[in-house]
Amino acid sequence: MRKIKVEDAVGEMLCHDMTGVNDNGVKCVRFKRGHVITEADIPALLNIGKGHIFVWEPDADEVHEDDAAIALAEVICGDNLSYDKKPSEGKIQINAAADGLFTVNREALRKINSVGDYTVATLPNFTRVDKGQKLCGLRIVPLVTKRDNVDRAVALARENFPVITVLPFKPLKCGVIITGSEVYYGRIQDRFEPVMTKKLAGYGAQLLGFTKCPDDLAMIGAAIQDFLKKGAEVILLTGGMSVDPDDLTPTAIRQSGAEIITQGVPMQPGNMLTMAYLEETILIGVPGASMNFPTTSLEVFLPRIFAGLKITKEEIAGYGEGGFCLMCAECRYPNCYFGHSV
Ligand SMILES: Nc1nc2c(c(=O)[nH]1)N[C@H]1C(S)=C(S)[C@@H](COP(=O)(O)OP(=O)(O)OC[C@H]3O[C@@H](n4cnc5c(N)ncnc54)[C@H](O)[C@@H]3O)O[C@H]1N2
Ligand code: MOO
Repeated sequence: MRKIKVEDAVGEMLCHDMTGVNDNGVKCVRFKRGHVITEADIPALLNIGKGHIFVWEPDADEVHEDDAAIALAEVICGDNLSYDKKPSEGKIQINAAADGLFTVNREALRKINSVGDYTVATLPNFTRVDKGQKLCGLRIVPLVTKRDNVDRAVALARENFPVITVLPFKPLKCGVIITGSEVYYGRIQDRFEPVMTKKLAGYGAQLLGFTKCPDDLAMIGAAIQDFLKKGAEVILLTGGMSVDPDDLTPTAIRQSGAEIITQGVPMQPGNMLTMAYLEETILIGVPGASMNFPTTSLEVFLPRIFAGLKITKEEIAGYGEGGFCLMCAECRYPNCYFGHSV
């Protein structure tokens, strides 16, 4: 690239977008790549602080920022992602093409961001996203980068394909067991059924039904078996998650023969969340807080479960950092730190 004074640049073609601030004080592209500079542009360029422009002189060893960004975007994306193939100000923005769970291979992302010149910024791994939502901004810092950087970044993305993706939610078959003698015998009105109906509808779950049980191990166990026979892929159990003698739900889950992944998580609200696998079916002890709060530990794990991913024992301890919800007056989850540390 050759640097020339703007006064000498009439007739030359801009080789990158030029950023300025418009009359409303908003940052924007003032001159697009490919624009041929005219006499009238000179004051405008000087007004945005540009005394010189670069003129593109191809070099076999160098790649323009736009071409370098496109080369990586083409290999970094898995399913259900979209992006405009024309970068703006050297940046490509990658969006969700479907509702689902955003995943990013953190190790691969770290390696790509260590190559040099490449910067790839994404949402946290395992964020629940909506179709059309912004997920990732990919940009080269200088106007040109070395071909070797492009080759290394592209090779890393290929080796770790897909570095980013959106996994759509599966319409899993769900059974809900509502425990508690006070609800079963009608002493109080059940509040969990409407709450769980709404929470599960957001994933397109196929609801097999709700079964109410008193605080009775045999009845809770039979309800679990009944949902298993009906082909449940997810069984959620509410109530009885705590420490009182009548709180039997974790015991019922254990007695079903399921392998306990965790009984309790280092997160608030939702400390009492219990998760266990009986072959491919996940049994979930729903934390009491789920009845009253829009976001608890349950909302952190449900998107992964409906995206078809398995929860592991080993990862649970890592949720402590960022596991303390601030309970904002207006919940912004998942656009906050809660549940994003792993
Ligand atoms: N000493 C301790 N106390 C508590 C702990 C603890 O670790 N040590 N954990 C707290 C946390 S966290 C939770 S969550 C709750 C445990 O809740 P449970 O799941 O055991 O809830 P229950 O005892 O069954 O019920 C609590 C409360 O909610 C009412 N309830 C339950 N189900 C329904 C329903 N379907 N509809 C309407 N209302 C319902 C129930 O009647 C109770 O009033 O424990 C903390 N304490
Ligand atoms: O497990 Mo509890 O309230 O933190 O739901």
